Amino acid sequence: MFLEIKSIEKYYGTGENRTKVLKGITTGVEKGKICVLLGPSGSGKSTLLNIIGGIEKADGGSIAIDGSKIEDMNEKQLSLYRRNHLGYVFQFYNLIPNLTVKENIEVGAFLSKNPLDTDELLHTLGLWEHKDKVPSQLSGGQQQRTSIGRAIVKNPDILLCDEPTGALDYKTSKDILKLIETINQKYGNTVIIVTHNDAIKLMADKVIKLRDGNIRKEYENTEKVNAEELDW
Ligand SMILES: Nc1ncnc2c1ncn2[C@@H]1O[C@H](COP(=O)(O)OP(=O)(O)OP(=O)(O)O)[C@@H](O)[C@H]1O
Repeated sequence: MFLEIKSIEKYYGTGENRTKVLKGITTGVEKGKICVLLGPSGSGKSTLLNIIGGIEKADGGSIAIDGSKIEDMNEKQLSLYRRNHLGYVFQFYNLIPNLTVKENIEVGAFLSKNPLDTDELLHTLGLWEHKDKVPSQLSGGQQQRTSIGRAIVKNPDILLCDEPTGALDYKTSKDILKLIETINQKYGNTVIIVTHNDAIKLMADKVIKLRDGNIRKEYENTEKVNAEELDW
């Protein structure tokens, strides 16, 4: 298994307020697959994504990516690991306001040992004609395309997406999901999408549903559909 998640536990708070928000999550994702992580608000989706991404530390259990265990890494190794292997896309795009689209993407390229060609990527992202604009001159969808570009230009093994369409309207959300699908097919990155939107599960190879810090249900999707066909 490319991404192995074993008995992950996480607590927040101290003393009386100490709460267990992940209660022993064990699962995995094969290389190059799209995995959708669903569950009600507060079920632990973002916490799990952040632990996979090395942004937060688990209090128990282990995460291994292609055999490398995150918990065995020191801060420096972890930072290199994040830089070389992970791309992150957030609901709110976190672009640098005074850099152009192309420059924002180049920030990601600069951090990588083995970046994709930025000009080719700008075409794939549908941003070629907007490459010299700054974020305030872009629509929400174009800003999210830019943030996907910044994450993917490093050609990461895993693309982690936390509510990537949470701030977008229906049509733009579908365009972004189609883009994520295109990128997965073209570059073969493993993709994990955290979402509230149940319809997105249909484009996944694997679906994991969390409730109250546990896996309620998980399955391989044998009848996966193209993002184009999603409706909600
Ligand atoms: N930094 C923190 N300190 C304390 N509690 C936290 C922290 N981050 C998250 N929590 C709590 O942990 C639980 C899981 O949160 P998490 O954000 O992972 O859920 P989620 O499923 O992603 O929710 P949402 O869909 O609303 O984003 C929630 O009860 C939340 O209040």
